Amino acid sequence: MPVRGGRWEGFWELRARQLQRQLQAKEERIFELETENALLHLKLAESWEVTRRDRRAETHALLGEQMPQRGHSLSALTRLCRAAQVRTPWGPSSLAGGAFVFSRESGYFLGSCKLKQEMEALQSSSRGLLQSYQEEHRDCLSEIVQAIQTAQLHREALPMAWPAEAGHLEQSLRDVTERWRRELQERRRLQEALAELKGNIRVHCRIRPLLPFDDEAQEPVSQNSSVSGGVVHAVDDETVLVECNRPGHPLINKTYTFERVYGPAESQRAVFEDVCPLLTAFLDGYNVCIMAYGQTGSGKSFTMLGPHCQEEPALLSEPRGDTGIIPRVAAELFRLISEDASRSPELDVSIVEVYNNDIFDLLANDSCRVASGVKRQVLPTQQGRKVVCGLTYQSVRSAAQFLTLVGGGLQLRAKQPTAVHAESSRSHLVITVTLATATSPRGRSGRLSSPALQSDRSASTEPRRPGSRLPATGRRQSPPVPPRTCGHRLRRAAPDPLGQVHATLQLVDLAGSECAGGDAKLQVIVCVSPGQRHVAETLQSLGFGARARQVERGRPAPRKLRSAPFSSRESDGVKH
Ligand SMILES: Nc1ncnc2c1ncn2[C@@H]1O[C@H](COP(=O)(O)OP(=O)(O)OP(=O)(O)O)[C@@H](O)[C@H]1O
Repeated sequence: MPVRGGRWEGFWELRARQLQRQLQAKEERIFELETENALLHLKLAESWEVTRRDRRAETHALLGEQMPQRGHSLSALTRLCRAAQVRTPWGPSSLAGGAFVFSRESGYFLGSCKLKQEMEALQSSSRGLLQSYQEEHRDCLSEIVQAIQTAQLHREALPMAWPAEAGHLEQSLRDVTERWRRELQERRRLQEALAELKGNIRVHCRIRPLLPFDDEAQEPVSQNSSVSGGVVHAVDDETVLVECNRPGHPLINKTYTFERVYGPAESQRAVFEDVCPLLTAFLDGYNVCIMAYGQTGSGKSFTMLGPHCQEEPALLSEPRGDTGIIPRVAAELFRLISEDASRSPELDVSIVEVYNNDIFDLLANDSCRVASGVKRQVLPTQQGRKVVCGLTYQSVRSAAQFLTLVGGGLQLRAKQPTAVHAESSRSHLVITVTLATATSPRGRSGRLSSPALQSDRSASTEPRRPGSRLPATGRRQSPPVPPRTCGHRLRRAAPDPLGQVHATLQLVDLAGSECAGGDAKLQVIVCVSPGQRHVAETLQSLGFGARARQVERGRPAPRKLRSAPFSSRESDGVKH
């Protein structure tokens, strides 16, 4: 058995192909047996018909042979009877005595002895005929009965053999399918392990369903608009096919492979289930980034947040069918935390919008203490990194709190109808959750904002970015822990280096390259539209995803709590 990465892949692909061939052979065998069964039924019906016809012909022939003899016997008998009725001059007693009889036809007197012999001969001949007729009839009947019995046996034997064979085939089909499924799982696990070792970016691809607006700008291909435009297909759960052979369009036939491909019918839940393990990694201290990438209208916001409502995406702390990744992450994070009391981490949230190359802090209040999306500066640090200065962090203790913050931030996010859809978000949204394990109540109280924070708040009087919505007044009132800002975090008293971890989780909608530079576990969900109209952008997005998969960044490491207060905040900021 192969022992290393590349050979594993080849081996499992070969094995999967073998199993598929076996599966096909079994299916062909079932088909052959069914055909054979149908032919046997036909033959049976034919032989019935032939037997019936033969027997009828034989009987007719027999009767035809016997008729003249019977006629002959009857006329002889008639003659005899008439002769017997003739009265002799010596009276009837002479007949009774058996001496002579007079034959009217012949006009002669016949000797009684001869007549008796003739009669006996006739009687015995007719008895013989009757007997042979009966025997023939009996033989014929028994042959017919035998033929019927044989046919019945055939009929009974066939269905008895067929279900047994079909059952056997079904069982082996089930076995093969199960083996194939297990091997597929194993292959995926090995691929995951390989990606983990190499530090590859995991790239998933999601093809959204065709929607009414997909056909708006399309030339009419068919009357039925719901099936007119699909050129992007999920071949299986790892392969995307872009296939276009329409007249007037360039010929395209390209496949792309990703860690996971979601077809148009796949649910939000299925997408989230593949994200879920990253949350455990985050709580274990790994930096994690989950981002949606793709052209406008391809389903990034739907994937990350859920469907658009009147004002904002539905952000419910109890996930529903269409709920996107971010609300599900909120619910799952706090569920995991509640399951393990020993962890009791502290979570802070920042929400940043990148719009026209400007950065807006969507949790900051302006000078009137109204949340309005305050512009922030990006500054280089001594270590050569860039951080967003003055960014607001809000402590959260429940999914509901988290989602209230996200909902508020989304209200400030720039939106503008595009040629594709009316609810297009025109900016990058980066939600960062920072995790630090709690040490003690004293440790926690030590995290309250410093006097420097106040000066930082005064820095939030910068202008709102153009295009933002009206401020949502009363959006946040006296948060449980006052917001903290980068560069002003208090040093913790003697953190326990064994138990404490410090990590960030970034959830990014409409991402560019903001998050692909660090040692995080990265999951990119490439969203694509299935329509012909978007095929150029789709190819571009799939190409981006394929290239991202090739990036090897080394194995990500869990983060230990750092003692230097400023450097720890650096990793929390949005990098450019
Ligand atoms: N998987 C899906 N199932 C059903 N509807 C979807 C799906 N993906 C996207 N949509 C719908 O398609 C439309 C566009 O999706 P969405 O707003 O998520 O696109 P986007 O990529 O975020 O666009 P933009 O970049 O312009 O904001 C929305 O009406 C959304 O509800």
